[in-house]
Amino acid sequence: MTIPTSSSISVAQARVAVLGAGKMGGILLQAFLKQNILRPDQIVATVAHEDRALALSAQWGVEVTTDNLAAAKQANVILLGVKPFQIAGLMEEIRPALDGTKLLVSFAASVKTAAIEEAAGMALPVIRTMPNTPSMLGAGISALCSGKNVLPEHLQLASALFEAVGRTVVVDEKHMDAVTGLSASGPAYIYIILEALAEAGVKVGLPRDIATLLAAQTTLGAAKMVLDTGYHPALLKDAVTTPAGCTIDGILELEEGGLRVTLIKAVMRATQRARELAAG
Ligand SMILES: NC(=O)C1=CN([C@@H]2O[C@H](COP(=O)(O)OP(=O)(O)OC[C@H]3O[C@@H](n4cnc5c(N)ncnc54)[C@H](O)[C@@H]3O)[C@@H](O)[C@H]2O)C=CC1
Ligand SMILES: O=C(O)[C@@H]1CCC=N1
Repeated sequence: MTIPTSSSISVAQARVAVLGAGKMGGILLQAFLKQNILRPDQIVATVAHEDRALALSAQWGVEVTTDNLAAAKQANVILLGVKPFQIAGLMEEIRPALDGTKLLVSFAASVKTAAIEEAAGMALPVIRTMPNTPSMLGAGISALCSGKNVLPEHLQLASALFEAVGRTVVVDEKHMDAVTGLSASGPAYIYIILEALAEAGVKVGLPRDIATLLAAQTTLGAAKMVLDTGYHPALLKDAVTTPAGCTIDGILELEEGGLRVTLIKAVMRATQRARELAAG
């Protein structure tokens, strides 16, 4: 079967292999299907174990295998979704399927486009992305950056896939580890904040389900205010904070507790770790 090369295809003609369809790959794959960006016959996925492949194939309604090489052979867009330290081994496995026309899109943290190009042993387009788990609901954000052989058409194709699961930003590759520490790890920080706010609600007497709803919808609403109004968060905070009111007392506690410094340090630490991950 001849398959169109990645620089000449539209999303409708893409044959996508998701190699390493774990938590993030599975979320992307299911979101591509749910958002009708890809049909089931356009997707093949791989996982490490045969029994899991069978179960996921039945669950997702797409071909799932443990054979990375066979999956890569039938695809013109290959998503690399294994753990960062496994990328080199995966590239070794699929190298015979690569011919310089296939588009590689890695969403592994830490691994540079140059490392993937080198492992491929040929000039081929490599795009690095960093999505996050809210992609499951079409509410993700993915940053994309291009390797040296990427044409505008390749970036357009990859952007179209990731726009289907949320917003996208194109960044210089030097920012990818910072993106990882902020928006890819970020949902975990927000869940902790949400959980803590809900606990706080319980402490001041609210039923847990109501406290969780209040915390989650408040987080969603505040984020939407920042995104939709374009106002600086400080301005929006000031509008909540009545002089001598109650909010300023809450803010005093947050500042004393060092919330800002803690969050800054969290992103710094995660970014630092993202710089190291590819080494294993
Ligand atoms: N979980 C997240 O929120 C995000 C994860 N990532 C990146 O996604 C990648 C995967 O992370 P997770 O999905 O969290 O981990 P995971 O462990 O859920 O997924 C890894 C998948 O790779 C499969 N796998 C392992 N060896 C394989 C092999 N040789 N051939 C085929 N499949 C193989 C496993 O079966 C598993 O399904 C990582 O590189 C991570 O940096 C990127 C952004 C966000
Ligand atoms: O924790 C991790 O390493 C992955 C990458 C960013 C989010 N999860």
